[in-house]
Amino acid sequence: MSRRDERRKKVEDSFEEFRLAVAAALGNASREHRELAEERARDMFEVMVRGGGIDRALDDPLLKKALAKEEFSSTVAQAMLDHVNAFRTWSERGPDQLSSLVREVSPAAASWPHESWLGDAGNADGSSVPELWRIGSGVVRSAPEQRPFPVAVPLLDQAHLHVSSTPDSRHLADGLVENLLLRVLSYFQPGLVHVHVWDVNQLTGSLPGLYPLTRAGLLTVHDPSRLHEVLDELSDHIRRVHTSVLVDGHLSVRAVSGTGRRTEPWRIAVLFGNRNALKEEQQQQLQRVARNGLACGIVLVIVDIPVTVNSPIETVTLKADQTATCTMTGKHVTVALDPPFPRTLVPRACATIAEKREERRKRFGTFGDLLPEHLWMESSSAGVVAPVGYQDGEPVSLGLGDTSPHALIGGPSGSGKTNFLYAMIGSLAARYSPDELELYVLDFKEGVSFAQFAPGRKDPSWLPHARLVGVNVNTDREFGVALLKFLADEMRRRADAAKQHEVTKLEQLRAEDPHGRWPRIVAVIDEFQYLFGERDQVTQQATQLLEDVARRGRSQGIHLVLCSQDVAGIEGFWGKSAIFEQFTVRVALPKARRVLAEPNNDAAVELPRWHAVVNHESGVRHGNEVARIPDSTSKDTFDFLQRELFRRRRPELAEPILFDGSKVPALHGVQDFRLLHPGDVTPTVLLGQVIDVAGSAAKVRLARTPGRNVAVVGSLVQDAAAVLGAAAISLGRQHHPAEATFTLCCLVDEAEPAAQKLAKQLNTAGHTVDVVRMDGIRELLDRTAKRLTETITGTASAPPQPHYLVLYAVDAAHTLLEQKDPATRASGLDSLRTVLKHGPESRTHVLGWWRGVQRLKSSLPPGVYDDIGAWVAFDVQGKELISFGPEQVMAWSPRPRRGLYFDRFEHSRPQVVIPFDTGEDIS
Ligand SMILES: Nc1ncnc2c1ncn2[C@@H]1O[C@H](COP(=O)(O)OP(=O)(O)OP(=O)(O)O)[C@@H](O)[C@H]1O
Repeated sequence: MSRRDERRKKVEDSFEEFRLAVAAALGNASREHRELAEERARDMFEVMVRGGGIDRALDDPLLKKALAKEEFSSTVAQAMLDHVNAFRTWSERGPDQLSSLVREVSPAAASWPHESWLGDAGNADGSSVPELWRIGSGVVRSAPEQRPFPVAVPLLDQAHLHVSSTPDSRHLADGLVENLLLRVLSYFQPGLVHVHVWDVNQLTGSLPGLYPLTRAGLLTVHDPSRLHEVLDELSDHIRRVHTSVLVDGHLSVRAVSGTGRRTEPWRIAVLFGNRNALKEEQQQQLQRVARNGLACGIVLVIVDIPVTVNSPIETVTLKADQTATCTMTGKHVTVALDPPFPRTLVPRACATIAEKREERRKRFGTFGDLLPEHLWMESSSAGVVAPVGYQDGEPVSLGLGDTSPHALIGGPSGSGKTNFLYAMIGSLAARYSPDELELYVLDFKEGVSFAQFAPGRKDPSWLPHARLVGVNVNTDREFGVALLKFLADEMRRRADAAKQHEVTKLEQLRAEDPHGRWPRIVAVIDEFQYLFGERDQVTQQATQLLEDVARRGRSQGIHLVLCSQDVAGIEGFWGKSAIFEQFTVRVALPKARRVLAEPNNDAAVELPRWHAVVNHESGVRHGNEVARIPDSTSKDTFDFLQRELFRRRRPELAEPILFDGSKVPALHGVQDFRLLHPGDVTPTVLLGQVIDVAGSAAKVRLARTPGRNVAVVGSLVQDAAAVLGAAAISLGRQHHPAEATFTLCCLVDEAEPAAQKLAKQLNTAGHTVDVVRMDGIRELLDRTAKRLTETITGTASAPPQPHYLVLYAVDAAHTLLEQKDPATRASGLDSLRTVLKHGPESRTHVLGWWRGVQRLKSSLPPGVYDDIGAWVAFDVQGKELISFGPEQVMAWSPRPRRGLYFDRFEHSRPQVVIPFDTGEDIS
């Protein structure tokens, strides 16, 4: 081979080598490319399959071919495996768990098949409420195994329901609503659930199976053109619940009822629309009802009305393919709604519910039914509320709190006011312990209406909440003023305490001072028009105090309940709008006038016997609730409860103060008397009982200063003897035997028995008593005057000892005392004046009775009356007393067994006193 050929071959070989190398490289690249493309296709397939879900991919016709390919088989297998694994926990446990959950929270009609309950009326009293209500069954479509589970939605107190459907699935919506309503209606006692239906399209026709409920008032079908009326009614209801049921600070009816019987029925309002939006105004009103309704027991079921509401709401969306989804289970669960309950059974079931409801309605709600299962469990922190009667078998409550502070009750005589008060007081007293609620009750009319609350001879029990019981107050209008004054003082005390804790209301004060005792106070004044009976100072004072307490009592937990046969004529009351505006709670008994907002609200006119209109909206018509009031005054009603409450009271609780205007108070029963004991330097005389809340005595301190004598002025021996007797006996109690001298001067025969009795009583207590009559008076006064003169001139041999001259009818001796001693030219009158003038400094005090003002004046130096520092006047006109007291005495008009009392040293204004019964002895 030539060299040339050799070179050529080399070149060719090299090319061949190169070609082979390129070919190999290209072959490799192409294989890799293919492999990559395949891998990528598998990845994309996997993404597609997993992204949409293997379950869907298997059903997807577009993917059918790809799924069959050999190269994707492992991807499909893996995805299926992963799918099964991902759902393993759910598949194994999910449906069962949900089934048992629904079984647990949705008992009986709330979820069970209709065969077990439809046709029976429920007996649940609302103390516990199913949390969920069954609507159908659901499956998780994407799960490898489609095991159905029950689907249930929250409803009462928890959420509204919004259902939207298509024209093809609307019938399902109707069925859903009907089933749901039947479940709820059949679960509870008939009457606890009321249904309102409004359908934009039809006057009648929606939910026809439920129509038998109408006759029992459980179903109201509203006019299609009057949605606003339905919404108004629901809004009114919300308002009423807020003012009458949620008064004690609870946020919802459910919270008020606690674990007890539901006091307020649920109202389910079903609104059927046509997928068009509501008018703006109605939309807003609906939103308001939705927002505030749940707390007040209102549930909205809104079908095919586009709404947005700012409150819990469940949504069920029905599709044209007859399946549904709901917010409770989310979009991945397909819900198959339960089929409608059998057509024939539904009306029958509703008829049974209606019948039972009628039975309940006619049931006689007794006083016992007003009482809670457990006594004294409620807190009055934000108010008090208690049922007082029944409307259609359901309780009607009365509440007093910050929003409804005071109540005005009216009804003519015999209409049942007293009975109503007993129902109210009993119902309250059973719920709130005496630490939560105190009662002050006052009855102006004659009779024993409130005497039951205080210990009596026949029934020694008393109502532990009662702190003050005033009966037969009658003409002692001052007692009404005293009560109002006490309340005003207590109000200020509470306001001061609140201020110290930097709060303003009782509720806050109780939170800040949890160990303090701050009960709510309810003060009941029956026949309160007596307070305003005359145009005088008492009326003026009563008006002022009432205005003060009415306006400011609410925040300090002080509530007034004023009752009257006829409030219409009480000028002093109605003339002051600031007062009566505060009386937002009105109770009108049959034929009551003016209690409700007339002329538009005449509900009381037609009211049957033993019924009352209870209104928490200042008497305007929409606040009316008509209640039948149970008999609460017969034997074994209130008295029975009181004995039970009495048994439960704390042993140290004091019994209520009883003021009985028809009774003479016993000196020995008065706390002020019991507290007297020997040893006080300045003795105190008790003259009678003043008209105050504490039942205090009228006291005069016999200090050793001028003027410390007591005069009783009046013509009747009985009144005078009672005052002088009480004064002397109370003095006797403050001296050891023989320490003081009592000289009784009986100057008229008619006083003899009283003087004898007093002498005996003082003797029994170990005191020295001299009894002097007309023949000894001159000598007594001369002798006493002489001793006193010696004492003040310093010539007396012994220090002055207490000496009390009790003079009956001093003026009878006037002529005798006027006579002058022929030797000294001094008269007995001079001696009397010396005793009055200088006695007190030397522990000699006169307790004297004069039978008239003029006669008293005659015993004193002309125009100088200072030596009588304290007096009690009986049948004497006020204007006669002006020389002895302040201007206010002018207003005094005498009345039987009542005196006007004034102590120049202690008082700025006179007080009314009731003379004591001094009893037979003082031991
Ligand atoms: N709800 C009731 N059920 C049965 N009896 C009642 C009822 N309410 C009142 N009574 C009876 O009617 C009578 C009069 O009632 P009550 O004393 O309460 O009326 P009142 O309006 O207070 O009358 P007055 O002002 O004359 O005292 C009483 O005998 C009472 O027992």
